[in-house]
Amino acid sequence: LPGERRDTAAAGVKEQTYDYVIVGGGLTGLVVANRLSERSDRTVLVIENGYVDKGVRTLVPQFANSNNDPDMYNITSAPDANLGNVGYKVLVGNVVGGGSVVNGMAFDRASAADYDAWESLGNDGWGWSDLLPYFKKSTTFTPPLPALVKEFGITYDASAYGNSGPLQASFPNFEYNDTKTIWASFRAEGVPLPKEHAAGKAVGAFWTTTSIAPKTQTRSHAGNAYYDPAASRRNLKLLTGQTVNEILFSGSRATGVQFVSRADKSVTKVYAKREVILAAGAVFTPQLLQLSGLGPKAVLQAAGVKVKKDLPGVGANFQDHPNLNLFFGLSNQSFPNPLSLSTNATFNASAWEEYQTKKTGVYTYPHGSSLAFLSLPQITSNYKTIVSTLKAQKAANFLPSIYSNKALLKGYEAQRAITAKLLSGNDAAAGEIPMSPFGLAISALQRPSSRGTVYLDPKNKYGSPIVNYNTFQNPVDKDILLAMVRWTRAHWAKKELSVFSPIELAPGVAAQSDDDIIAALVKGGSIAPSFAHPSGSASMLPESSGGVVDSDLLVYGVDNLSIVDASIIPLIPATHLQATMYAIAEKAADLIKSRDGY
Ligand SMILES: Cc1cc2nc3c(=O)[nH]c(=O)nc-3n(C[C@H](O)[C@H](O)[C@H](O)COP(=O)(O)OP(=O)(O)OC[C@H]3O[C@@H](n4cnc5c(N)ncnc54)[C@H](O)[C@@H]3O)c2cc1C
Repeated sequence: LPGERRDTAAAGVKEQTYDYVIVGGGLTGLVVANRLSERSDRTVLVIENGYVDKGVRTLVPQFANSNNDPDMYNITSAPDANLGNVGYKVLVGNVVGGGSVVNGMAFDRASAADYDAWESLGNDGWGWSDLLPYFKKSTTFTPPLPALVKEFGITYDASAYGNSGPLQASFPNFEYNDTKTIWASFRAEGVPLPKEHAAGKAVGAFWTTTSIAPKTQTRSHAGNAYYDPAASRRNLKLLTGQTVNEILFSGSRATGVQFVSRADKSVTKVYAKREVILAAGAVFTPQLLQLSGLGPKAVLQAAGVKVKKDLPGVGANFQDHPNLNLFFGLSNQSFPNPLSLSTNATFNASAWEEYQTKKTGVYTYPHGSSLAFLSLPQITSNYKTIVSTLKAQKAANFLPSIYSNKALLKGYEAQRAITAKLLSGNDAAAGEIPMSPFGLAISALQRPSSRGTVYLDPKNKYGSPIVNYNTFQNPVDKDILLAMVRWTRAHWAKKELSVFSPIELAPGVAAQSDDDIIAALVKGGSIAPSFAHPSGSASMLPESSGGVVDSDLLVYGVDNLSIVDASIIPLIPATHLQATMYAIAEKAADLIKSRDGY
């Protein structure tokens, strides 16, 4: 599995015209590139900032347990006022395939209600029943090994998935023995146990797929699933190591882009006959729009960019899943457990040998296939008070200053009404608690009411954008996460887990008040604003609600410019994002093809 890092020269494309120019060869960019180039009379150019990497770090599932820093951007967020006033790592892939190459490989979906929310915010054609065919189109499902099904009671329903899509949705050829005990503890909680979460109700404890190619037990990602099979098409070209820094216009029509080589700083322009398609992700798409004169007037002017269209939604509505870790020291763990690789060199060597020769064992295992996504009533009996607090708030008091804009505030209030409704019932999840087979107990908030921003750095507009997560600007978010801490503590006190004699090490039992818990987590580095799910920063919403693209994914106020990446998500769903991004990109490709008469 040799590593491969290379530049591609831009000279051959200089001043050339393609039918479609796609900015960003990450997850969504490569899906759209594959689908648009299916038509041989359409030319497609993809421009990616990162390089190709087919190295072992990208392929072996076990390595998905730690950050692959060389294939990621090196950006720190603005200091987060409520999280110790320090900056946090902004988690974004910078490689051909983008996040799909560096992510944790969890491959799950949110509940139908999460996607129906998008439709009810004013986006016709974006509800669950519209997206389901695209979830299926993108995947090929392979069930787990029969022996694992039998031993661990893994459940699934293959009919929720596709059987001929490019991306492989499957299971590792391994489970840790202690997973059984963890499952017993969740069963004892009385939470729902859906046979298949991907069928529209992802609430409770359930088994999920992983983006793993079953035969080779290697990562399936947008690069090897969507780009490689299409790479020999003569009408598809991928440039790597090139940073797009401006969308070119003729009047209001997007006509192409300008990009800079990372290797020699040479500047090149290329042109798009039909469409410029942005797929640079939720951190860089808003930056590129702003660099091109599309964004909030004050932000553009501060950075010295001429305003083409004042679009206040660009860089606003930024969302992620803030999260924290409790950690319990355990006794009597089975061998192996997730700590064995790092504590036992002999085991590590034999496990690696087993992976290479048989494609089994711990090296096939990324984060595991058991997830719990709980509704707010399942997390706390206090849910009604939390929801009434949210509804009674004067929204603007808990939002960034840009929300003095009436359209943005209106859009936020529509989102808040949906959030309050979903937090009141059991149709969708409020918090994720991945079921790790050891003492790591994560709580990830799924329905944040705070909103972040992504804006040009006025001192260096071409440098990294300023990412403000604004974690806990709305205190309701903190209340829900604290309720999850208390749920987790009660859970680990259950008799089903007493076999491990758990001792809470983080944040530690001394921390009992809300403030003490948060302070201890911040001090211990056990809380973070991002679960690597940046989204929403160029939302698909009506323009009168602060939107940036319409439900055909076309940017308001200009022509021939569309966005297909995670920035279009209007309200972050309760799930890891990648399966949703494959579905969005498949649907985006169909929308673009249909306006091209296909
Ligand atoms: C560390 C990590 C862990 C994750 N874990 C999971 C998980 O376990 N399960 C899950 O479902 N999801 C996970 N995700 C999230 C998922 O991978 C992302 O939601 C998804 O990749 C977003 O797709 P995208 O196309 O919007 O952006 P990306 O995949 O990020 O693609 C954007 C691409 O654009 C390129 N680019 C940016 N700016 C420019 C520019 N100016 N010029 C040229 N190219 C540019 C970038 O290099 C990148 O390749 C994780 C993500 C990360 C980073």
